[in-house]
Amino acid sequence: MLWSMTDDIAVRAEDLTKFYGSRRGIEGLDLEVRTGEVMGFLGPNGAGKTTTIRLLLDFLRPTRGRATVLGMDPRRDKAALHRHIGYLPGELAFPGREKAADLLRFFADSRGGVAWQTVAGLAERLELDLSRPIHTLSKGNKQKVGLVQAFMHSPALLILDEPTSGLDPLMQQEFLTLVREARAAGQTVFMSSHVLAEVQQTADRVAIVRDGRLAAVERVESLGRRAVRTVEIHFDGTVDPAEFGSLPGVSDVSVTGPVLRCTVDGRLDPLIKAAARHEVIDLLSAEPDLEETFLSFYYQSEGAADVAPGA
Ligand SMILES: Nc1ncnc2c1ncn2[C@@H]1O[C@H](COP(=O)(O)OP(=O)(O)OP(=O)(O)O)[C@@H](O)[C@H]1O
Repeated sequence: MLWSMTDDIAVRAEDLTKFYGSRRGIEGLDLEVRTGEVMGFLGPNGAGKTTTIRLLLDFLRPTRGRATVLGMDPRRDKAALHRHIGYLPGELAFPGREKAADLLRFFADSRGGVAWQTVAGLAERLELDLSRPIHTLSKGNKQKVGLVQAFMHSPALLILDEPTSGLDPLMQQEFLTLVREARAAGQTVFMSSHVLAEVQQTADRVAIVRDGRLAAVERVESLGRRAVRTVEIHFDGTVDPAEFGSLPGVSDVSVTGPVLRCTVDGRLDPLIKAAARHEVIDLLSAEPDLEETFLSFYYQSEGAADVAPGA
């Protein structure tokens, strides 16, 4: 094998580009996923995440540029490469009426004989009933079948497209534990998501794409520090927006009757202290909004030649 787990880079994209006719899927992607790291691949719907993943696996051919995955050319070494990858597609289409156990046994055999104990153990952790025919399973349970087949052979590289979609919160946590365990075992994980929170819990770094272009590559810690929230404060009377507009981190202040709405980038403290000069009835703070986080990255990286790929 060309690649070993001691090699530094598990995935390298260079000017990776795919156009569907004149429509941009992804353009000019330069990205490195380091061996042993968990990289989140974040972006809103249509940003180019699935296109990128399909290019890495040679399910699509690039219009321009190239990818190297586990030291291999996905096009030339497709079969060898796929043996070392655990892949969860974004859209799962399982054929036939067979039971989950039968399908997973097929996958286990085709991967050189994965011990059934391993498969059963994963299914149990994800609370997947293996005796059910696949076509009777809910979306979330089908997703679990997809996860079991991706993880079962402890692949060097896991490429997961929207892995938590359809999973309930408890199972999302179990999935995140599986990712942490994979990382601890030295496996590399590249997972797409449009949910910032789940990526924040597990990833070392995130790559953010929007409109088919890489907007930023950041360590997760710095992403959290820049989290943007929308805050709504209900007072017992009207307040003057001018009191709030120049506070550090506070922007987009609007006042409608007794309700003040604004956006806060970073700590809430200055806003809370200013609000406390009045009678506060209620305060609502919305979860950091991914789109707003994107926008803050977007504006920060605008004008810069591109984003620091080694962030
Ligand atoms: N087969 C296709 N034919 C034409 N356009 C496509 C095709 N697949 C994707 N696109 C377009 O390419 C762009 C990127 O799509 P892609 O599916 O890669 O985004 P995504 O980030 O994975 O989004 P989602 O989270 O919705 O899956 C979108 O504008 C999409 O409409």
